Amino acid sequence: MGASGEFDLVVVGGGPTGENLADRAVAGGLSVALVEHQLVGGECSYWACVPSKALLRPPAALREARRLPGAGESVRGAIDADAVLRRRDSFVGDWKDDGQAEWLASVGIELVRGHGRLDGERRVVVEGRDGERRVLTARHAVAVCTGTTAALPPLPGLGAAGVWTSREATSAHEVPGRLAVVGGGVVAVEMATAWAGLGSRVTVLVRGSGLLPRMEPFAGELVAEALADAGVDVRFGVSVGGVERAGELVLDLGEGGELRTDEVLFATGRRPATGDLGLESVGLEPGGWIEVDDTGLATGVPGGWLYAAGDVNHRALLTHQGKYQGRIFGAVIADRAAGRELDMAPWGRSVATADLAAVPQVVFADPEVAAVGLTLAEAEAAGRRVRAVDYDLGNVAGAGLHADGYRGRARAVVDLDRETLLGVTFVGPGVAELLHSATIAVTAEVPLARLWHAVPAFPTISEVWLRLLETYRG
Ligand SMILES: Cc1cc2nc3c(=O)[nH]c(=O)nc-3n(C[C@H](O)[C@H](O)[C@H](O)COP(=O)(O)OP(=O)(O)OC[C@H]3O[C@@H](n4cnc5c(N)ncnc54)[C@H](O)[C@@H]3O)c2cc1C
Ligand SMILES: NC(=O)c1ccc[n+]([C@@H]2O[C@H](COP(=O)([O-])OP(=O)(O)OC[C@H]3O[C@@H](n4cnc5c(N)ncnc54)[C@H](O)[C@@H]3O)[C@@H](O)[C@H]2O)c1
Repeated sequence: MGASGEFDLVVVGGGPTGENLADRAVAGGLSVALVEHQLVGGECSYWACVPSKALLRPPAALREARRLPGAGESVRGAIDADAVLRRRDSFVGDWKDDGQAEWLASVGIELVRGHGRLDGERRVVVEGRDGERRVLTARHAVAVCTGTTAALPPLPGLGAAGVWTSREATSAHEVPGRLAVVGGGVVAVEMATAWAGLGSRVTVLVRGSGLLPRMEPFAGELVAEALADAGVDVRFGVSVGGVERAGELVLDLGEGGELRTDEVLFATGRRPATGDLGLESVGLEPGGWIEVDDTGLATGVPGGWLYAAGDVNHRALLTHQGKYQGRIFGAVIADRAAGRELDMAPWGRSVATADLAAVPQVVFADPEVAAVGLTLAEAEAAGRRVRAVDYDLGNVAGAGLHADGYRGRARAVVDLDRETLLGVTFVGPGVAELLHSATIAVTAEVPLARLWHAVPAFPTISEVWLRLLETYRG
């Protein structure tokens, strides 16, 4: 048994969520140990957000230039995929976390390397790589920030075939000649876009009838059309029944026949990293999501000491929402430890209200999809009296100047009782940076009468705001 230690707070999992939660707790006056068994920075820094966007950006820049007469003529050559992969490698620090570990030390967080497991109330046992065990005791709280891993379907042959998950898809060092992508969610769409842009012949196999099923339907439709225009074979209503590697990979598509490919990515969702976390020692089901209240406290565990933040609590599987929860829950833990009063009213400093009402997300596809808040279907299902206001982005002067043949669409979901916005979706090239305007409008519940005075600059794509308001007013 190695050295043991007592801290005010023990954080298990050093992804973006754990880092932010630990930082806020230290700022609130607590001593904090952070346990990490792989790389500080988590999935996002090394196998998700950062490398995927590094792979997506150069092909996107090339596409943008090619859409502009005068610029397009000078960029007719093939993309330099090796240079793109090298740039990706530099963004992930060659999968080394020295910089992040130094930052932890600089803010006074003690990094404990090893696999953490809960061992009853306020105890975490850490098993180091050398098998050494260290017992950490928390005076006030333990925060589980262990994130997720890829969920693979139980298909015959899958284990032995050497298939890709999001980890291989974001860290591969060669461009496969042929890539099959199973799934129709965000990972499937982004990785199909990235690898097609780098030169792979991509086939997307979607079980359902559309892409991006959790977003406004026109988002998936416009992305599917653009993928097809880029030469990607997108097939709907297809299920993979088995996988076999015989040199190349052979996918059994049932009535859809066989598909031969060099690699296959299963982008079929995520599962919580709680299977080997000692959850049974605190009365929770191993392998499940950890349900929490709006202050981050695990609802299924008595005593008020166990928190869960980020992907693992299943509120919103996005880095920025995990960091937001980390900031709020870290401060809550420090406030509770010091006996300070909490501010629990909706949008108060101690509750993660935005998780429920205003989650922004950008899908870095071609076209980009940027959305915040509720879709029309979600708002209707929640019983709100709403109206969807749609506008064709191609008719906005700034969009036409941005790219020839600009195609895109915007939708605002208006709460008719309050005349505020419940959700906004933009689809089109270059809309990602528009999203925060919508996030502010939804979060601050800005009345449409006041938005009328928020004048977008001419000729920017933001003039879509004016067009949406004009369409609403009639
Ligand atoms: C391909 C891909 C692209 C994505 N792109 C985006 C994007 O562009 N924008 C966005 O907002 N989100 C994106 N996401 C989602 C994003 O990656 C997650 O929401 C985010 O990483 C969650 O952060 P987290 O800190 O909660 O968990 P993680 O990042 O998963 O970190 C958890 C950490 O805990 C550690 N850990 C787990 N169990 C233990 C244990 N028992 N002991 C010690 N350590 C442990 C892990 O090693 C890891 O470092 C993407 C996801 C994927 C798969
Ligand atoms: N840019 C971003 O913000 C970004 C990028 C990537 C991922 N993420 C986040 O990461 C999370 C995970 O993304 P994801 O795309 O892996 O999951 P997802 O849940 O969004 O999509 C999974 C897809 O796989 C399909 N599927 C599930 N099982 C299947 C099976 N057996 N056969 C065929 N299809 C199957 C589902 O129907 C769904 O369409 C998401 O919540 C997403 O928001 C965000």
